Amino acid sequence: MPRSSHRLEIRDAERVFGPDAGLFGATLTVAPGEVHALVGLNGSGKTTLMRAALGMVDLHAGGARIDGVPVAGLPRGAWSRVGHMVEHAFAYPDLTVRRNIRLAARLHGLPDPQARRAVDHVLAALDLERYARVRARLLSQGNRQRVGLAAALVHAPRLVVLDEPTNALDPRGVVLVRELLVARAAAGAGVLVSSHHLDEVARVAHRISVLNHGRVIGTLDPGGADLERTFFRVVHADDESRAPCAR
Ligand SMILES: Nc1ncnc2c1ncn2[C@@H]1O[C@H](COP(=O)(O)OP(=O)(O)OP(=O)(O)O)[C@@H](O)[C@H]1O
Repeated sequence: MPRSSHRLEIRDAERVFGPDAGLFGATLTVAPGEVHALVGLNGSGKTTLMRAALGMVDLHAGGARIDGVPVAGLPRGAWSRVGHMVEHAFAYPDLTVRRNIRLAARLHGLPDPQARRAVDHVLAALDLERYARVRARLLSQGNRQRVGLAAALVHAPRLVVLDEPTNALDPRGVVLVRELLVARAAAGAGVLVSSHHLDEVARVAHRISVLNHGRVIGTLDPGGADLERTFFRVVHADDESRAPCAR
């Protein structure tokens, strides 16, 4: 199987849901080996941008490409090297945790012996072993999220897209996810991850982009001091620049 880099490029993505809702020319790239975090206020367009990256939104203009290929025309083999969890954690409620993750591995093209090993590995990495035989519908919200993450990561994808992957997790889960994302990037994968927790993304991200009103308006330095203050300054400056008459 050829090893592609799975570089993600989203250019001038536009999807208008309402006067101030949607994407209004968002541009972003995720390079191989990079953890790129996306931060922004509620409704700023993070989920929509991630859905656009995965070809799950019909854009009115602009587009997403993986290794230069528009996502709408990306061949199945290339999709099998993408892992994502956007909005909903993948899990069939009546299947056990192990069967759910194994199914995800098979759907991503892993042959059976390799899939078994990969499932064992990701169950351990997300501290899910004790739930392996439990049906997904009986899990707590945080453990369901872990299953969704396991399904997104089991096949060691070259491109990872995760929308708020830690919002339901306990502190131990947050650390485990951080370790997994750092390891994926160290193995050469590109990682796009959204979060509302600036301190948390600063620990893993090589780049942090700020989305506001459907546009990427700037970046934050992950090593910078007082990220929260800088975030609000960048957002406020953008808000001010769009409403000069309102002042
Ligand atoms: N299918 C849709 N139809 C109509 N409006 C939509 C649709 N999807 C998203 N929107 C609107 O687009 C805007 C951006 O939504 P999106 O979910 O991308 O934001 P977000 O940054 O992920 O928010 P949050 O931090 O709250 O998860 C919101 O105003 C939302 O209501």
